[in-house]
Amino acid sequence: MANVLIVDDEREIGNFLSYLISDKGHQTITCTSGAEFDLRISEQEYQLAFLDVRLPDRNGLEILQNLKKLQPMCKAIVMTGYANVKTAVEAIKLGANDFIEKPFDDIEEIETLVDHLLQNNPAPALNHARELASKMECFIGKNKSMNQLFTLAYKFAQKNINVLIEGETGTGKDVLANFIHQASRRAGFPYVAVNCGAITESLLESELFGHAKGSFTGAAKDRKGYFELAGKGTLFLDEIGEASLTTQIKLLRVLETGEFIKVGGETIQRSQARVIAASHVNLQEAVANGSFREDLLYRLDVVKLTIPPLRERLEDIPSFIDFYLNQLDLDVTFAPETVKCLSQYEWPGNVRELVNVINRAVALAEGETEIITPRYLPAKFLSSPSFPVKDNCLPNEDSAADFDTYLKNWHEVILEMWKTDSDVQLPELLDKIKELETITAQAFIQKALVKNVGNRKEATKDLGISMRKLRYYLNEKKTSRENEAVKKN
Ligand SMILES: Nc1ncnc2c1ncn2[C@@H]1O[C@H](COP(=O)(O)OP(=O)(O)OP(=O)(O)O)[C@@H](O)[C@H]1O
Repeated sequence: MANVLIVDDEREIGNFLSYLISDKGHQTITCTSGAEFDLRISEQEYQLAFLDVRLPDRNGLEILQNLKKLQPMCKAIVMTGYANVKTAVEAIKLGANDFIEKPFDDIEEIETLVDHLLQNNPAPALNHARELASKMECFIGKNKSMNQLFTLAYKFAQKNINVLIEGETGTGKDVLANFIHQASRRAGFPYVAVNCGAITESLLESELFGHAKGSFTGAAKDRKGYFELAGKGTLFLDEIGEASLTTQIKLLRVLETGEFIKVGGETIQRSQARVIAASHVNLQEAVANGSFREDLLYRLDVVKLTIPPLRERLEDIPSFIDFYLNQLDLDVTFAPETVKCLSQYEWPGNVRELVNVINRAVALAEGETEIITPRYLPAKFLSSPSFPVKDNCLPNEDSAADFDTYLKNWHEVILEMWKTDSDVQLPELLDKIKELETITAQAFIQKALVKNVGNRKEATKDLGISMRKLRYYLNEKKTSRENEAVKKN
């Protein structure tokens, strides 16, 4: 049996939820104001709280923050009205597990939500989002912000509202827009994506709304625009900030009235498409500098989803690599050192850049090795502070686990070669042995450096090697002649 707190100034809502939840065998306490919440929260521990976002004496988000401070383990569901759906985004960011809209139209949904949360499961929306994402080959990962983002995206997908996606270039705005489309009731209709920045200003209008025959030189026949092609589906307007002010006025009209006219046309057409817009520039700032219409932003930004840059979710890089290699269906592994290098980079080009680096490494290693070491990465990684190991970048406790995984993978690859009935290329095998030598040496050097707090001289003494050899293994020697000299040393 759980203790459930219900905070809502509408008594009927409190009574209804109380009835629904008591029926499941839980104990409920209802209160109708912020002051009453203060009293009740100090009386006992709660496992779940329903919070209205609008109370006469206090903002529900303030209550949520207080709840999370006083009883961090307590799950929270916020209740919003259609008009304040934006607050739901805020609430999730502040730690609410989910939100439900009033008036309640799906009681079963509330019951499932309560059961899930009280069993300490993630909100069902996240589970559903994960299922859909895996079908679509879309990666969510473990990062908390990404999980919240996809939970929200999944929930808002079901509603008929416009969504604005912000995020740096290559963060996956198109991927997210497509996910929202697939999660919506419009999934059976077209998903049309248009990059407003890639089309010249004069063409954009006719691309969006279509044109009538003879409306301009070259318009030999009537042509449908993207709004018409999207039909009852989704129109994704990428880089909306690039649309000219004239096009913005026309977009505003469609969003306000659902109506548009083809370039050079006479009849008014109706759009039934849902619009998802995206921008890599901050549109609020664009409004401030006069390049974007405030009224259009207001229409688009019913719900804003911001995708965090990849540098803020580096912990997901190892699983993204696995996810992506799995998609490519190739029998290659990224060595732990390589994954480490990739996990310590800033990624200005975000996921797109990561995908390019993986593709490049896989292409370069093809026919040479199945274990991709850092030497298959672009030069910028080799000179990054993470590789080779520098005194100021001492290995962390993951190193032992990384080395362990590498050894296991290596062992598996060699055994595979041994067991196969087909011919094995000895040079390839010897290359793998050389690679093992280097990586093992690096691992022991790293360990010695940790022990000696980065003092290389002491590390070489412990390992019984010369400084030149240490630098050789850390790839700090540049010419092959120097390398040869070190090998002999
Ligand atoms: N969540 C994800 N799952 C799988 N692949 C992803 C994900 N996010 C991004 N990618 C990959 O990264 C690349 C860039 O994604 P996308 O085109 O959606 O980014 P974008 O933010 O729309 O970029 P731009 O700002 O340049 O339009 C694509 O190859 C895409 O497949």
